Amino acid sequence: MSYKIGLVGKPSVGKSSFFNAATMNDVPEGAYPFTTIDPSVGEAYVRVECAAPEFDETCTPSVGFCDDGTRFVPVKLVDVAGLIPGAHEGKGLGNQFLTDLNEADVLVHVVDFSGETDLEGEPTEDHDPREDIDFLENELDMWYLDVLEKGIERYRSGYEGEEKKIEEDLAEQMSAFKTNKDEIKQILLATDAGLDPEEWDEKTKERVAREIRKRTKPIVIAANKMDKPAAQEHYDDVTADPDYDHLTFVPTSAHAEKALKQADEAGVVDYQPGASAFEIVGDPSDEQAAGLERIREYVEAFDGTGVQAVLESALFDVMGAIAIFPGSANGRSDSQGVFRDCFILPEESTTEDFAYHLHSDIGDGLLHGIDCRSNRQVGADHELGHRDVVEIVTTN
Ligand SMILES: Nc1nc2c(ncn2[C@@H]2O[C@H](COP(=O)(O)OP(=O)(O)OP(=O)(O)O)[C@@H](O)[C@H]2O)c(=O)[nH]1
Repeated sequence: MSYKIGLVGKPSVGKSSFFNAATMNDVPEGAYPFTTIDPSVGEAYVRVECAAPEFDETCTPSVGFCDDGTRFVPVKLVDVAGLIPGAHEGKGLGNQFLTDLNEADVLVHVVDFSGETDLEGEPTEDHDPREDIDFLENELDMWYLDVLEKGIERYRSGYEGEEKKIEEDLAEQMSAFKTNKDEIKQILLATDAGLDPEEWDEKTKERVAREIRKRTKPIVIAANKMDKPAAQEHYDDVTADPDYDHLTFVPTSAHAEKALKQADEAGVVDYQPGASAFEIVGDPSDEQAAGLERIREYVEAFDGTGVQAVLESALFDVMGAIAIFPGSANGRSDSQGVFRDCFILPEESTTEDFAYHLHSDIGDGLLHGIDCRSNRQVGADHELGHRDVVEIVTTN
């Protein structure tokens, strides 16, 4: 499987700038609401420290690239359009919006922390970013509630006399959310809802829907436009508010990331995406030089523009995903190259999961794995760690 990160946000918060900066694709953008019409899928990258140098090798990546020991591993970034009030009821761009959302493993919610865009994406002053965060969460929760109600209907329409289990009907109804009956049962018990939906009142249903949504559609907030003076105060307020403890916040300046990538492409600076420093190598105009100076101050203060950091936070911190390098215990090269691959696997993946990820035949024929750093054998159910280098030994 390949991970999909969904990018959401109301108009004019900098979603197109973020998408472009992260993918360098050409998506229309502008300071006008609703210039983003179609959902787009682009290739973004997450950084992983390359394992090759530890083995005195130089890697030859089959996908993505490696820059000075930092591997850039591709992930899909889906620009989800149509975040408008009432989206869950299928208004406007709503249905496509929900379909795109369904496919996203994790969401990056781009929020304008400068407070200069209102809920509709129009210019304003001192808008509280919490309104945007609440709006998206409520929108998602209402959608989950609709699906929950359908699951309850399914439970009710089961045959008389047949043993009914609400967690099974809900899991069936919610299969698109990548959940299962065990997880649902756990949530029903943890939220004190119990296992009899006939006893659930509206509040209970809302609580259950919200909890399932939180577990299956985690959100990371890209606190964007942090380069603007008013943003820091909003950031401090929101991150200190205990009502938002369940969310992860990463300060970003999509604007700065895009400017640096463009300057890099034009040969004016040498910039590695995500880095907290860059070097001026070309001959910028006075205006460009002043702009780059402001960006330098920003990236030094915030340890980078945050665009790479928020994608990596979504995948590695929030999803708990791990990067695995397929290795070979007696030399890391094969006929096609050295350390060609770096796979992103779900949290708690085992040697066996990795073998099946490579190919079903490899999974079927798995004997054991070898941890290439220690040269030790690891069993099929051994849990792998981030940046492990693993050889799979099979019967064939
Ligand atoms: N200062 C600052 N401005 C930004 C940043 N990101 C985007 N902007 C500006 O905000 C405005 C809106 O940015 P877009 O990327 O077009 O916003 P969008 O959310 O995609 O909006 P739509 O295309 O209308 O959906 C543009 O003028 C950008 O230059 C940022 O990090 N800092």
